[in-house]
Amino acid sequence: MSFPLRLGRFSLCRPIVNCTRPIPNLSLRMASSTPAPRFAEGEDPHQLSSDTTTLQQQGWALDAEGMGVTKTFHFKSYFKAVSFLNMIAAESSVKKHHPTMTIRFGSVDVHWTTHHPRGLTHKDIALARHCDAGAGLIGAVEPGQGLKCGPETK
Ligand SMILES: C[C@H](O)[C@H](O)[C@H]1CNC2=NC(N)=NC(=O)C2=N1
Repeated sequence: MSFPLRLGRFSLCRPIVNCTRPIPNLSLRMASSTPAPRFAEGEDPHQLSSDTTTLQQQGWALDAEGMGVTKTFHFKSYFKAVSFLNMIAAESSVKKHHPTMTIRFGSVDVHWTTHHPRGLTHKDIALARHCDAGAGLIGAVEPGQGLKCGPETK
């Protein structure tokens, strides 16, 4: 078949992608962009797999290494975002398990992982659930409904 293909008044250009030839390593590349969870030593992998799946259905994502979970919570005021962060900080102090948090004008990014033993643990799962419960109480909103300042996308 030669391009451009003439069809009366219309002409069809050569397709950009040749669909008949498989793209090498496509499955490999897809696999590496979707990390598998890596649970810490001593954890129950069956229980944690199921708990992690449930969290993913609640908007949590595995981090790049599969050793932690992350989620951004959105709020309609900076005060609510700060209150949420403080609520998490208080529980972290009680449970002796601490997240990495980034606060913005109308959102908070939360990342839970366990440093020792290294990997995802039941503590990360429990505290991620605590975040979801607290976000509900403080009045988190859907992404896009939160307060925004400047050109930031989050
Ligand atoms: C002694 C103290 O409880 C430990 O160092 C705690 C502190 N907070 C922690 N937080 C997190 N995220 N992972 C840990 O392994 C951890 N260890």
